[in-house]
Amino acid sequence: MSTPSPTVISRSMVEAAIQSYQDPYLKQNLLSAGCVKSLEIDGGKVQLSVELGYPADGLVNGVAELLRTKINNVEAVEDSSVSVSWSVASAPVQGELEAFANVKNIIAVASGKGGVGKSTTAANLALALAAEGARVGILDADIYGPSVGLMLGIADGTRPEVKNEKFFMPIQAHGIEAMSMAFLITEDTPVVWRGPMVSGALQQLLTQTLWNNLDYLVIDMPPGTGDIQLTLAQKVPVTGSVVVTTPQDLALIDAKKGIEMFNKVNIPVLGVVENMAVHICSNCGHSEHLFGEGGGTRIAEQFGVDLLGALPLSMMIREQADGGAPTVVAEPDSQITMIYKDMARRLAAELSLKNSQATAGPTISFSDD
Ligand SMILES: Nc1ncnc2c1ncn2[C@@H]1O[C@H](COP(=O)(O)OP(=O)(O)OP(=O)(O)O)[C@@H](O)[C@H]1O
Repeated sequence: MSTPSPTVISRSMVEAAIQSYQDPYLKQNLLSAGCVKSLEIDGGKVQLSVELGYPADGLVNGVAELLRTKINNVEAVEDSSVSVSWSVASAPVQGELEAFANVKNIIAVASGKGGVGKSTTAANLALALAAEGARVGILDADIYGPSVGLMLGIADGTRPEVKNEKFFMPIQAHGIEAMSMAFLITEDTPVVWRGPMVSGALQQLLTQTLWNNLDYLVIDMPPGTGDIQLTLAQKVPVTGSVVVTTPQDLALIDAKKGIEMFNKVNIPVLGVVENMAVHICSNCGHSEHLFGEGGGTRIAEQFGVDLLGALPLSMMIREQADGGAPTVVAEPDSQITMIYKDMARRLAAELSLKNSQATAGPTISFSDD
């Protein structure tokens, strides 16, 4: 009677198990996305180390558990250990511009027209990135209606500390760093902004702020797609942009102009956010598409960009943002916070793919015994 030969773990079966998990944000498996740092097989044991390119504090444990279960189901595997971490790299910037040393990625949040909820979205996205563990700053470039200070609960009249008579220290709020022209202007010294002054002043504000090694700096752009926005888009080393729109026809036409503007200056549009997409009645829970349905999806399809997400028209979003603690910090476990976090991971994952396309993939160390 012959004894059965000892079963050995097949590497390709382990790889197939890893590949059977599609990362929802990278939209591919972790091997093809270059996220597998090492895969070691030792007797009946498998050790896998994964590094995601986007902040994912809220995900890593779940992903590790899922991969472990998949690997443990492979024939001959007795045990496995899986570690999942994340780190943010710098994505390339447009044209000849040089990236900042102390900011890895600059994300411009823009809208074709005013009042669509651009600042609310920018603030919540910045806080959502921070909630996933990233180091985040926000620059209020909305010179005509600066609202970031108010939305982050920064008291009126707060002034940034000046260092070495040259640099501003950003103001800390809800765990992120903030800077706004509104922190420098007093009611006694109003400024009449003309185009060239605005972009000059904003660039100065951007470069003279001592940002503390940020993974992401979110810029709340002035609304519209005029000269100011174009100059900013040309002169600031932006790694990606987000266009906020409401489903109204007019806002959508303007959003298209926003996408075209970024295309013109070679700034990748990471996606479109559809704000105030649906109204949910606070009495009966009935949902109504007040401004029409699916506009964000159509525009995203037409321009080949992602729809990052759709936010409802919600009293909670308005009251919390206008009250100084946006929903992501005021109601961290709410459905709406989940939408913002999902959008934040989507855009960060998109940026990480741009980064990995620009550089050689990470080295994967494979050892069999
Ligand atoms: N999804 C939403 N539901 C309800 N209210 C919202 C929503 N998004 C934004 N708002 C509210 O709409 C108003 C305008 O929002 P916000 O200031 O973010 O717009 P904006 O596009 O940045 O405007 P602008 O740049 O023209 O000043 C604010 O009072 C804000 O709280």
